[in-house]
Amino acid sequence: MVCGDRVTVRRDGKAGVIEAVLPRTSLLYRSDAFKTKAIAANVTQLAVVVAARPSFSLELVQRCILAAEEQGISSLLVLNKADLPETPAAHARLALLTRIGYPLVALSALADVSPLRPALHGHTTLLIGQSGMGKSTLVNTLFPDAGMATAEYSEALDSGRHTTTHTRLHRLDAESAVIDSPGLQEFALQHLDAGALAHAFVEFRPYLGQCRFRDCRHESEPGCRIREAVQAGEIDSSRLQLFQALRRLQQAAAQRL
Ligand SMILES: Nc1nc2c(ncn2[C@@H]2O[C@H](COP(=O)(O)OP(=O)(O)OP(=O)(O)O)[C@@H](O)[C@H]2O)c(=O)[nH]1
Ligand SMILES: [Zn+2]
Repeated sequence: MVCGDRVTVRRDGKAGVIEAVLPRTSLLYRSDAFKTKAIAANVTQLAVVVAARPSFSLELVQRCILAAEEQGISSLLVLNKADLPETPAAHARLALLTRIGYPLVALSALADVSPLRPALHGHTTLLIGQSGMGKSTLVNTLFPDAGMATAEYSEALDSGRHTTTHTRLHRLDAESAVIDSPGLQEFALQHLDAGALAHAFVEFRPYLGQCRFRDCRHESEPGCRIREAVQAGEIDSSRLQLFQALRRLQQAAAQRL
């Protein structure tokens, strides 16, 4: 059983006994070098929290989104700390993803989280983000009764301290919930095979299956539609580079097994 699971419960005196876990509409995984772990079930939307300070990894953001895509889960970018003067630069870095169509909500969790509320409605949203992005602050403002600790991050080290240790579901209203998961520094995608990985790059989808070779790796094969799309400016070259890097990591992991 993981956070977000729906269960049937039988009353047993004052206690409740879980009788069954209902079928899941989605199950999000993340891997590290050693194992693959389920994070949350029945998530319908991923919200990746980033901020201009401390700096965030654009690759990590993309890895989270790719894992969500593989489960058919849509993603949303939350650019927190919009009050910081470096915010426009962070916004510009995220253009790689907003151009593809991922929506972005900019806000300041310290000041006002209302810009995010419409995007949360009707969804079970998994909040994910690197340490220090202000995820706990955001959750505290959304759910003032949850009583969570917010850490002061170390600006000198440009890194955050972990304050969230458990994955937890907060109910917003009858149709909406937010799942808060621990800050992450690593998000491997070893559990995706090459086909699933290519499909997780949403802008690749119109071209998949159109390369000259069925088993095209989109590297240097002639007649590669993905590379043609990069040359035509339809796919960003850094996205193809990320695909290739992740595919090599997959192969290396498969060889270790
Ligand atoms: N300027 C500014 N600072 C913010 C904002 N939101 C959060 N912070 C600060 O960012 C720091 C990190 O916030 P947290 O909420 O602890 O960050 P977190 O992402 O939950 O980090 P972990 O708990 O380590 O995963 C704190 O010093 C917050 O006060 C914001 O909107 N603007
Ligand atoms: Zn190809």
